[in-house]
Amino acid sequence: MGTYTNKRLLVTGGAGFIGSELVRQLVEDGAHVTVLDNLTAGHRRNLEALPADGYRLVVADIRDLERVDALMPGIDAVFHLACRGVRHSIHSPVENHGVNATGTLGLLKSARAADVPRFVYVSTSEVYGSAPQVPMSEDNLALPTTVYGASKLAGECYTRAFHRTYDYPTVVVRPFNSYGPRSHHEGDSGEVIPKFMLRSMAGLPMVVFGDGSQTRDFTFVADTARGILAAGASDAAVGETINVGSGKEITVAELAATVSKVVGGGDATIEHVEQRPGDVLRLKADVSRATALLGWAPTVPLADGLSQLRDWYLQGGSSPEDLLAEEKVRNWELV
Ligand SMILES: Cc1cn([C@H]2C[C@H](O)[C@@H](COP(=O)(O)OP(=O)(O)O[C@H]3O[C@H](CO)[C@@H](O)[C@H](O)[C@H]3O)O2)c(=O)[nH]c1=O
Repeated sequence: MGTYTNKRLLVTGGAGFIGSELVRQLVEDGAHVTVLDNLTAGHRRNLEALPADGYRLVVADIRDLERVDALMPGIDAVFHLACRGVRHSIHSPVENHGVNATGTLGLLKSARAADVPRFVYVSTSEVYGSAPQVPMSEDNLALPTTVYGASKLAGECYTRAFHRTYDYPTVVVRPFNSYGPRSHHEGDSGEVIPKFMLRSMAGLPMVVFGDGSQTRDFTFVADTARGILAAGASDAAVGETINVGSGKEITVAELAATVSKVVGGGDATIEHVEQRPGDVLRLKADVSRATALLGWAPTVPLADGLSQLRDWYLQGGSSPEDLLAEEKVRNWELV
């Protein structure tokens, strides 16, 4: 018996990149999963390999509270991952807030009304803004520089307020940049690794925004999902805010060199374009709280995770050129 065997879970954004890995691990554990996803950033294909009796996909928006209310009765925990990302926030800030902040508030209200015994809000390291000092602990000030980071922080605040105000058992998890199979190279989720890898596999230069000195803490998606699930299962996590990251930082320029090596392309070829507006300059997680409270630690080193992603692309049947054409990776207007 696993932690989630026979449990009934609601996963919003479960057809997305991190969400589908979470659903995969839950189904493997023998859980019954309802995925709520409007397929804006998620894809049906992310769930297709799973046994059909392990999950059901409800295609609806988290802001549709009638649909949401109907899904809550009998649920043991909500994992809330549905959101719109950085790029969306740049051109549609009000809608970004509507989904990420107001959407979260509606879910909290609905879950509490149905007495769902646990609510896990999957936030983001973007809420910190750029780190004045690293590693970044959960006690660092959250001063987002992106509209996305601001709307996700608002969602966090509602989640913590539900715990304080109503004694409702919530937990906030802050994943750092995740990568791995099923990551999207176009859309809302973290894109630099898929884009670097696909372009490098296609023999095209990798496009670096700014001078490439900005850093990120890249975490393999299976590690991220394990951390989120551990937070949902731990009583010690209730009311807490918990980082999930690798605890290591790498510059975007170094990442380009590493990807090139993994792909077998020798020295990285790089093209520079302008820095993205509001871009976070530095991220590196302090994960000691996750280790202390959840017994969680990252297990997959970057080079291994990148190799797994490369193999996933190679086994996918499409050539990198097809993927590039299909998803218009060459289109850089909308960063
Ligand atoms: C796509 C792309 C990005 N970059 C740069 C921009 C950033 O400085 C850095 C990482 O960019 P992204 O991969 O888009 O990820 P980032 O902005 O950190 O945000 C991601 O990571 C966050 C977690 O910290 C998630 O919450 C967001 O949903 C996700 O989009 O790489 C490049 O230099 N070249 C590129 O082609």
